[in-house]
Amino acid sequence: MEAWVMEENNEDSRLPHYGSPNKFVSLDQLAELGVLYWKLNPNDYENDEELRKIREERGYNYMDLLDLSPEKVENYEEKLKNFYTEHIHQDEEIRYCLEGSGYFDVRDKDDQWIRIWIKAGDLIILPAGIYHRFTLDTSNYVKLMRLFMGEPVWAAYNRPQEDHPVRQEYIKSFAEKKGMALTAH
Ligand SMILES: CSCCC(=O)C(=O)O
Ligand SMILES: [Fe+2]
Repeated sequence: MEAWVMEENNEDSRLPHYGSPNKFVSLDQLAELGVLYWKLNPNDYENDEELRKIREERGYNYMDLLDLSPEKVENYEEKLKNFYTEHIHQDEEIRYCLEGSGYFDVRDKDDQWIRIWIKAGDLIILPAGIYHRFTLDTSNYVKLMRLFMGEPVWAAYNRPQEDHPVRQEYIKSFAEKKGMALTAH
């Protein structure tokens, strides 16, 4: 996994959009946005003890696999277009890359896009209420595991969603963190 501040220009979304100089983003910086990350072994995911523990601790009883290729997905182009439309969800978005690669873009506190490049073995959790989107990279293929707590809800709410309670909760979580940092000093 690698993450950086995305350079916004008119180039193909499947290109990396590195800055010049490129500004990499650390796991700590991602954690400040509520984005969590694990590196796992994707080869034997059905028997992976580490994955089992994460699922158990976080209550992810639902699981399915999404093979993003034109042959395996109905309305492939339309789905990709929707994935790349900036949106939020009322729940966390949990994705585990088993094969291939792709870019999750998330908005940081200054509303800049942070591009997160996930490859086989990368599991990421985007918090409820974070603006995000997804695109394939130039390899044009990804196989993802989707996890969820309870019955899955995939509904996406496209930006703007400033009045959505989940968005407001997410924004509030920063204010709280900041307050904690201030009292710690
Ligand atoms: C291809 S999974 C990532 C796309 C997304 O943001 C979503 O499914 O809501
Ligand atoms: Fe999403």
